[in-house]
Amino acid sequence: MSGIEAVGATRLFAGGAGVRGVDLRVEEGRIHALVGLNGAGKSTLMRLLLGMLTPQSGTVRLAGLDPRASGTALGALVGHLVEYPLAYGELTGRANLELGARLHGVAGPRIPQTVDAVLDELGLRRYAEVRARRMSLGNRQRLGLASALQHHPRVIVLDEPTNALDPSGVILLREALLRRAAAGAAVLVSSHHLDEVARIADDITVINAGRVIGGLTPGDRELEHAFFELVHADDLAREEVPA
Ligand SMILES: Nc1ncnc2c1ncn2[C@@H]1O[C@H](COP(=O)(O)OP(=O)(O)OP(=O)(O)O)[C@@H](O)[C@H]1O
Repeated sequence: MSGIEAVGATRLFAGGAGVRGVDLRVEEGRIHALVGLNGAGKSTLMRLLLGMLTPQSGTVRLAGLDPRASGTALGALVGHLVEYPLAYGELTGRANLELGARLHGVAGPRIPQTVDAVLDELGLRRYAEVRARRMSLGNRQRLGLASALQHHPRVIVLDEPTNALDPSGVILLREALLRRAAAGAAVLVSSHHLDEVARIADDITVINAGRVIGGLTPGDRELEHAFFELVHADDLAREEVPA
């Protein structure tokens, strides 16, 4: 399996929250959306997939590799933005991207063209020479996304990537992800915006109380209704049979 895979992935925090027994597959060339209410476990699952957390049981694979055991090999293969966009405040947008490109294994002579291309792709050209700490929240988010996408990774994991983006940022991101998927990347995104998810996703997985409870059809005109039906049915079932 060369995309993204979790099999029985479990990580529970003290108090019982977390994710349990999650099976998830994102094939190459597909955009897969993870949707769920606040606290459902989306970020925890992404952190497990990226090797930022260790599963207590089950396995995760990115591009066929165990993210906890692959060291720097994954840098070139994976792009991610989970939690806050990581940028050095004192460095300009361009310098941050140059550093990111190096960390993601882009060869030195190719770095300038790689950075220029992503500055244009995410509408950041005007901010290339602005220090990150002077950027607006939305432009810092664009910078974090640019850093995650610029090396054209085979695997992309983005936690609520449209956070703080204006409508033009949302469109630029959508186009960038569609291009990456068309070129064969496996893309996993979490989102609260079902209408945005419907525009971009090939597959939608619903997570609730730390478990995968089903999928939605992106073309469904009643997506919101279908989402709440799944969640309410799961909540009711769990009230009857506590975990
Ligand atoms: N380090 C931690 N220690 C204890 N509990 C945690 C920790 N990290 C997350 N949790 C809990 O695990 C559950 C899942 O959190 P997670 O952040 O994965 O949800 P989410 O679906 O991403 O939510 P949101 O949509 O609000 O971002 C929550 O109940 C959260 O409080």
